[in-house]
Amino acid sequence: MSDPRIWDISQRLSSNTPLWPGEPELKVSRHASISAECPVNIGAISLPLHSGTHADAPLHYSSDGVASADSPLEPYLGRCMVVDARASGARIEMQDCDWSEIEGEERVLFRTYGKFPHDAWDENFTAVAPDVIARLRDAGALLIGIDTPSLDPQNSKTMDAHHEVLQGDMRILEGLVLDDVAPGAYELIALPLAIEGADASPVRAILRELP
Ligand SMILES: Nc1ccccc1C(=O)C[C@H](N)C(=O)O
Ligand SMILES: [Zn+2]
Ligand SMILES: [Zn+2]
Repeated sequence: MSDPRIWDISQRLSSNTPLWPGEPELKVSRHASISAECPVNIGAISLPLHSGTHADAPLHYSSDGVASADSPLEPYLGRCMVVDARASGARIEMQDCDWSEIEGEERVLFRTYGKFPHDAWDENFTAVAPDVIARLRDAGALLIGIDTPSLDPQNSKTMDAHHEVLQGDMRILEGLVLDDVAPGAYELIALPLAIEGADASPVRAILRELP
């Protein structure tokens, strides 16, 4: 029997990765290089915690929330439903969703891009209406994921969608790359790093074919 197929749904991280406006630079550097005196190459990274494909920790939108290192991992691992939301406008609204498909799913990933913008920041990315989050939460969702940089619009001061997530103690993945993924059910694996005090963490997110 062949191994189940996997899809890498993560952005690549480099100095070219588009970042939220005002965030500090993402740098990958070489600290030491192989030479007569040094037997190895050693690198270092400096990156905003919301770079690329990442998991928000509750600490991001609540001062009482847990940091990445202290979050349970169950939400980030298990069956998920990938949804085609490319027809949505500025926000994914209640009527954009096929509720028979997603209600009761523990993890829901929304695709909004036809082609993910790897080369430029998109300030008009699609957000998610708070009542959509609330309905998924009330039906038992553990995690909401999206291929845009945030569940709330870039100019939001109130972070309403994030606060609906907080009310259900759900978790969030942002910046997913779903270009090559057909809608349907998969296994999600996207674990945040155990960074103490961190309000988010980059993840290597993958989907795996269900048995
Ligand atoms: N830098 C900001 C400034 C103001 C409001 C939001 C942000 C965010 O970074 C949002 C974030 N990336 C998110 O997890 O939705
Ligand atoms: Zn974020
Ligand atoms: Zn967020």
